[in-house]
Amino acid sequence: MWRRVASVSHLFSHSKSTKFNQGASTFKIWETFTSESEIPTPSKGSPFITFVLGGPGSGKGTQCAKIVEAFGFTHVSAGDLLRREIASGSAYGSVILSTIREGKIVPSQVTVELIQKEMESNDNYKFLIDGFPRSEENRKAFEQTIGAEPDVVLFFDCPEQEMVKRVLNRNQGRVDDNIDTIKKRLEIFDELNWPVINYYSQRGKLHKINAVGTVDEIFEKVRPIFAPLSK
Ligand SMILES: Nc1ncnc2c1ncn2[C@@H]1O[C@H](COP(=O)(O)OP(=O)(O)OP(=O)(O)O)[C@@H](O)[C@H]1O
Ligand SMILES: Nc1ccn([C@@H]2O[C@H](COP(=O)(O)O)[C@@H](O)[C@H]2O)c(=O)n1
Ligand SMILES: [Mg+2]
Repeated sequence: MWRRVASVSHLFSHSKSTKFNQGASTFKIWETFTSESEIPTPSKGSPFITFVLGGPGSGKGTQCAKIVEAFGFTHVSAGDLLRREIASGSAYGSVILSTIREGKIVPSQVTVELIQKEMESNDNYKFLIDGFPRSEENRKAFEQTIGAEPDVVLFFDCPEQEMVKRVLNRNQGRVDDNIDTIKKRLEIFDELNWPVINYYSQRGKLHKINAVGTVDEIFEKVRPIFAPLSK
């Protein structure tokens, strides 16, 4: 577990300072990341973080399962953590449930705390953080609490009509898989997620993937991004 070695924020603080706090050399590092074919080399001493973005039903969770299998990441789904919190009967459960039903965003402090706990309790150093950050508030809360930026950001770009079709066919009993909530989730995505996508695009970290096609066809677009990593 990360906790046994050192606190996660300590490890992340280190990675943050090497990426942001070294004056002129920092810019050289970022320039090398602007190429869509390059990703930073992971090291077992610090976490390697991939944020996975995309609208509701764009296929984030489906592709995460493939990435886990091929490249040995640990999948941390923000939505799954929130649903687990509801199921556990925690004090936050009812407010999380009503927020999810309304397709809105749970306060960042709650979600970041759940993500942090999940990462701290895991031995792996390669993390796929799925469905996060959903807003600039999410993004800033992660940076402040964890003290790190992602190494890679995937964005599954999918037409709305296709996302709606997939969500309505999902059949997993989710309280938000109904047409009314999907409409709200799409509105929230447009309003709050695009600024995050643009932020990472400007920093040269964004890998935009056309999420139309079969699961395998889409994964063949994802695979080259992580090809430099060994399992
Ligand atoms: N390429 C694809 N073609 C057709 N169906 C797909 C494809 N990828 C995923 N699906 C299906 O679409 C549904 C939504 O996929 P998934 O749960 O991976 O999306 P998601 O982006 O994680 O959505 P959410 O944000 O709502 O959690 C699932 O039923 C999944 O099996
Ligand atoms: N960062 C996040 C992620 C999710 N939520 C809430 O959970 C719902 C389901 O999320 P999925 O990723 O599983 O689709 C989402 O609509 C939000 O209500 C959140 O608040 N913050
Ligand atoms: Mg999902």
